[in-house]
Amino acid sequence: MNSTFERAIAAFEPAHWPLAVGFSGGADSTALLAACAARWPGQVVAFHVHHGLQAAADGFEQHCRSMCERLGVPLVVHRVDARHATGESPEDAARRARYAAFAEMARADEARGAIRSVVLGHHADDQVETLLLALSRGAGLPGLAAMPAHAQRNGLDIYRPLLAVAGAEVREWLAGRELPWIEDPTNEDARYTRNRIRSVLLPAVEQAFPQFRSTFARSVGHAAQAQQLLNELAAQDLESVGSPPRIATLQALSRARQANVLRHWLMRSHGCGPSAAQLEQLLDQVRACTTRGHRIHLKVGAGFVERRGDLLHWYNVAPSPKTSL
Ligand SMILES: Nc1ncnc2c1ncn2[C@@H]1O[C@H](COP(=O)(O)OP(=O)(O)OP(=O)(O)O)[C@@H](O)[C@H]1O
Repeated sequence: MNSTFERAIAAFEPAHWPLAVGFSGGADSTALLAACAARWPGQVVAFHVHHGLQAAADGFEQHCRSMCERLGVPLVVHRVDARHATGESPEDAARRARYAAFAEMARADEARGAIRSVVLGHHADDQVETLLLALSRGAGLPGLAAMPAHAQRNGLDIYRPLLAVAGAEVREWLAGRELPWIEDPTNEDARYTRNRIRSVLLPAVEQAFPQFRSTFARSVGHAAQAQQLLNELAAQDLESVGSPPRIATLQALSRARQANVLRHWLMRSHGCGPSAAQLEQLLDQVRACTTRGHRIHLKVGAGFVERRGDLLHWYNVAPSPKTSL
């Protein structure tokens, strides 16, 4: 009988060809690359992002090169430097740089035919770690929705076909094929919360709830569905509130709906994710805005939200203090 891993690969149907596999050289993306290359010979490309973050990065690239030669898969390598990103964790900076690099590689590799689909090796354990990490940070619904199996990002379709497959099953499949992989030493580093979740929490959760992968996945699915409804409501509300938002129209909405539409406006129009505290402050200011003279000038994300007449504006640099009210 086919393993869960094989069934997941068999059920995976990307919308566009050729297909790029995000290939770190780790166990999961090695299995994913080998399985995709076997299922769709000649139609798979490997994308490797050289993070330059650790001394071993050159060795990772070299490993990916020899693995791709062995599998007969073309490899595209892109170097990024995520070290200078400020105000975010090293993992978040590396992830952001990685998605931008995928878009660059897809553009640069047009000779092969436009690449619009990238597939990643995240599996069920990664999903549970993401959910627990979100809970540990007090995340709201967007965080609890964890990673989607399919999403669009930077103009690419991003797929995660292994989200229902346990990490151990991926490694089992790989071990049976004598395909080597690299172990990233930072995966063992207990300074990273995600690694502590993996080594300490997951074994305990498994003991308490043996079915946790599928039950947590159901919760993630409920959160994702509810988040989708909130996004749809926010898009509707933004139509009536306007972009930039009109304060009086905002005030006619409930506080929860104001929060939803403002978060949506800041994210969609400016790529700016407000913290919960910043959003609460902004809502207080919107409520207090009953007179023409009430000034709003708040740090939100990497910029500022400011009142200009009847509207709210967002700037990514400090606006001039001579704002007319
Ligand atoms: N440097 C990279 N270059 C290309 N793709 C990457 C890179 N790092 C991660 N990915 C993609 O993102 C997925 C999840 O990343 P994560 O950091 O959890 O994996 P990893 O432990 O580095 O490697 P793996 O998941 O392959 O064991 C990988 O399976 C892979 O598809």
